[in-house]
Amino acid sequence: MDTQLIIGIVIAVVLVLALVGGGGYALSRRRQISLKEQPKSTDQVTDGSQRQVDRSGGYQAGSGFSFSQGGAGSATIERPEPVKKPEPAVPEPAVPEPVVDAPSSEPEAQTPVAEEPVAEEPVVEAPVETPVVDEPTVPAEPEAEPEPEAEPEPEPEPAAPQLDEIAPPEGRLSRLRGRLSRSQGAIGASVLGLLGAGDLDEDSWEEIEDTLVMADLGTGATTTVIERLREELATGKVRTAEDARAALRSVLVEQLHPELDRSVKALPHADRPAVVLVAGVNGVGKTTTTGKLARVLVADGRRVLLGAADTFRAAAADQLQTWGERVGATTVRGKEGADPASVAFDAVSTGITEGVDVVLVDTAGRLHTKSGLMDELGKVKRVIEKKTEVDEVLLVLDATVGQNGLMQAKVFAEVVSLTGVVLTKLDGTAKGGIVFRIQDELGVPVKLVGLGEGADDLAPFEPGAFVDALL
Ligand SMILES: Nc1nc2c(ncn2[C@@H]2O[C@H](COP(=O)(O)OP(=O)(O)OP(=O)(O)O)[C@@H](O)[C@H]2O)c(=O)[nH]1
Repeated sequence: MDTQLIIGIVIAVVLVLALVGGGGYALSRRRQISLKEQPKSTDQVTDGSQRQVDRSGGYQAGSGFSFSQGGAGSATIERPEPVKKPEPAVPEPAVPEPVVDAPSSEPEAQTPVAEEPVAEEPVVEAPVETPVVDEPTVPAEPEAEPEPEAEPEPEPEPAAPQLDEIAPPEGRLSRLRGRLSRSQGAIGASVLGLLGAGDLDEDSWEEIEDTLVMADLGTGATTTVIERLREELATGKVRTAEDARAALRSVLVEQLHPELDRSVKALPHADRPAVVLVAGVNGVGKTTTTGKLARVLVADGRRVLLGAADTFRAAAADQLQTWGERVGATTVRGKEGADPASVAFDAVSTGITEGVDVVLVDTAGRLHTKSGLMDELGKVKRVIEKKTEVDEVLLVLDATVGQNGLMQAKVFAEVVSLTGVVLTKLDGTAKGGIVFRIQDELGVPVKLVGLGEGADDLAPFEPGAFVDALL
């Protein structure tokens, strides 16, 4: 037993430990991918450089959902002049904050608090644990043949629920058109029936007008649609039912401003992630939408971090975290009752440190009529902006509430400048026409629509496909 033999044993031990460590790392990476394994993963690089991990499962969402970079890098098409908004009602300093330990999600009392976020330890909930690999220690003087390292126990399968393979994002709106059938009855059958009948008398025009108003198009859009239809019919080119359909389609699509930039500003900047803030009143589908969006982004190969800034209800953060675990996104959450602005700040800071591509911040549901809660939302945004720019502020609206959704949108737009609207529950309403009104009255494009509770029931809003579904 000489020195050479001892050195040989030591080298063997070091090699075994290194192999075990490498295997554990590879395993932890694999467990982070909850979507279908792809044949060619871009993280399989040998040069040690950090590259984008492609979790797309073999396809890109690009042609289905449109993502872009916020700020200077975004290619935005000129939007119509937004409705003039009054100055924000809340002055910057001394923003009142609701009592955070209120059990209900609609606390009544508001206590003024300082502007700065409370520095709190964020609770970072990663979807999987990365095994800690200890530095191998070389025994000083091995007495005898060292015991070979025990083979590591095979890792148990991750407990996180596995989702089915994600449905391809391309053409989702067209595939989900059946879900809009209630709206379909409202506009399509009735208006087309009248238009197709040939010469229209004033009663018929009035009936068309009523139908459009009933479908929640709003008076502005309805008047324009009627005027444009009259023009089309006056040309004498509309002779058949098919012509009538084509004319109505083109007028409705025109009213939906297909030129608006509907890309979601979720692509990272050179040195920092994109930040998307999700807001809305209670129960409209904010968390579900955040989860569905994370799913599409992960499928597009993006590293996503979720910020659970709904601290009123622990269940809300749990719900978001579950989405995170399902799609392979880390969740940053605070303690129940923590300052939501602080949690949002921590989430964005963690996202920057970890070099993720996008941070999606889910906020608590708040009634637009509660000024304290609206102030709190303003504070969440301002506090994030101390760290980085907020690229996208998505307002989630429940399409089934019709008119009231518009009221909500106007108040939210005053507090946080909205950049896009997500219209959920379009599968459960005959009022699909609300899309026209929201855009007309807010000047903010509807970017996404929710057409069901399923994980893949989120679709990019496409005016042409939407109108086709209505007719
Ligand atoms: N039918 C239908 N249901 C939806 C849609 N989007 C969300 N939901 C359902 O709406 C309910 C509320 O969704 P959440 O995501 O919890 O709503 P939230 O806005 O986060 O709720 P709070 O945090 O309590 O304010 C859930 O049952 C969802 O499954 C949709 O597009 N269609």
